[in-house]
Amino acid sequence: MKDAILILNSGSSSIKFGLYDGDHASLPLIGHGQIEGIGSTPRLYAEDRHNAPIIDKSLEEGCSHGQAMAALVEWGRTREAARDITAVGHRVVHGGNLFSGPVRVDERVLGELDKLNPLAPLHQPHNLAGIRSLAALEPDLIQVACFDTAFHCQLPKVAKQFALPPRLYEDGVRRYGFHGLSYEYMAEILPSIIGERTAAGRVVVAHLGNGASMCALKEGRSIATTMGFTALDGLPMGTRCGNLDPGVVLYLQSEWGMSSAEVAELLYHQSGLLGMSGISNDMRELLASDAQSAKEAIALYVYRINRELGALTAILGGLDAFVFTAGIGEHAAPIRARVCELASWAGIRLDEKANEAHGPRITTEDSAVPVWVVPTDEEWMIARHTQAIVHQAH
Ligand SMILES: Nc1ncnc2c1ncn2[C@@H]1O[C@H](COP(=O)(O)OP(=O)(O)O)[C@@H](O)[C@H]1O
Ligand SMILES: CC(=O)OP(=O)(O)O
Ligand SMILES: [Mg+2]
Repeated sequence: MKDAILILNSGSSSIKFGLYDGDHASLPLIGHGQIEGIGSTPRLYAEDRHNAPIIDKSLEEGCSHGQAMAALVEWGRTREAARDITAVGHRVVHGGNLFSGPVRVDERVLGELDKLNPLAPLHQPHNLAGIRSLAALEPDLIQVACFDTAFHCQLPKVAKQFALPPRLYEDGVRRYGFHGLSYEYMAEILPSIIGERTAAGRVVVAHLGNGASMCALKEGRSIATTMGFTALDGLPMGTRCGNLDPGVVLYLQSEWGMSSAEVAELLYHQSGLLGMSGISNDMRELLASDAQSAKEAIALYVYRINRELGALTAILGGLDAFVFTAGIGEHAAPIRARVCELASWAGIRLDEKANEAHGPRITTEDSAVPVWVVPTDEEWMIARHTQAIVHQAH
C-alpha cells in the first residue's frame, strides 16, 4: 500500500491541509485545501495538485476543531483508498524553549506543549486538540509537531532579550518569534527565485496573513523578527494589536478595571484591522470600503510595515531584497504598492504592472533593492520534517 503524509496547519481562522505522496523524496502533493468557518458554518474544500476541485462540502453547523479533523481524515482515506496515511504532521505554533526542532508527539510532549497554551491562545489549544482527537481515533499513527518558533531558536541572544531582570529570561520570558515554518520555506526556496547570491545576503521577508510578522534573514538564517514572547507583538494583524506600550495594559487594568481575560479578548480578538476599522479583519473588505476608519487602519498597517522594514534593515546592516508572502502579501497589490511607496527611502521603485500581476519581481530594473512576491508553503515544509521523522522511526 502506498504511503501518504497528511499535514495540518491550524491558523487563527482556518485549518489548512495537504496530503503528500510519502513514497517520493520530493513529496508530490496529492491534494490540498482547507476547512473554513470552524465555530460558525464550516466548509471542507479540497483540490488536486492541478487545482481541480475534489470536494466542496458543508460540515455540521458549529462543529468543533476535533470533529473537523475527523472529517478530514475520513476524506483522506476515502479519496486515497489505495493509500495509507503513515503520519500526520502538525503546525504547532509554540515550542517554547524546550523544542528547537520537529518532534514525534507522545503524552509527555503534549503535556509540555499544554503549558504553552497561554502564550498562543489563538493557536496552541486548537493545534493540540487536533493532535489529541487524532490520537484517540488512531493511537498508532505517527504524529509530528513542527513549531513556528523553531526556525528562530538560533536568534542572537540580544534579539531574544527583553530589558527585564535575567531571571525572567531564564524562566522563558523572551522573544521566540513565529511564522518560522514560512520563513524556513523562504530560506529554502529563495535561492532558486531571487538568485543564490542575493538569497545568501540580507533579506527581509514580510509574512502578511491574518497573523503578520517580518523576519530579517542573513545568509538564510533568522537574525531578528517582529513577533515576540507571544504572537501579539510586532505588526498590527487581522484582530491583534501588534506592538503596544505595556503601560496601556496596566492602565486598562488599574483605571478601567478590566480583568486580564478582558484585556486578552481586546488585544487578541478586538484589535488590529478589525478593531481599528470596526468593519472587518479581512483586508479585501477594508480595501473595498470608503469608510474613514478603514482608510486609517490601512494607513497604520503600511506605516508599521515600513517602520519595521527600517528597523530590520538596520539590524541586517543593509538590504539586498525584500519579499512579500502569505494571504495579504501574495494577493493585495494595493498594500504592496503603498508599502513600496513608503519604502522609497531604501531606493525601492515599484513596477506597477508587475505588482498588479503579482510579480514575482515587482520593482523596476533601476530599483536599488529588488522586491519580490513569493507564495509561502508551510505545509510542504511540515511534510518534509514529518517525512524525516518517519524515516528515523523505521
Ligand atoms: N485578494 C486579496 N486581497 C487582500 N487581502 C487578501 C486577499 N486574499 C487574501 N487576503 C487576506 O489574507 C488573509 C488570510 O491570510 P492567510 O495567510 O491565509 O492567513 P492565516 O494563515 O493566518 O489564516 C485574509 O484575512 C485576507 O485579509
Ligand atoms: C503565529 C500566527 O500568527 O499564525 P497565523 O498567521 O496563522 O495566525
Ligand atoms: Mg498562516
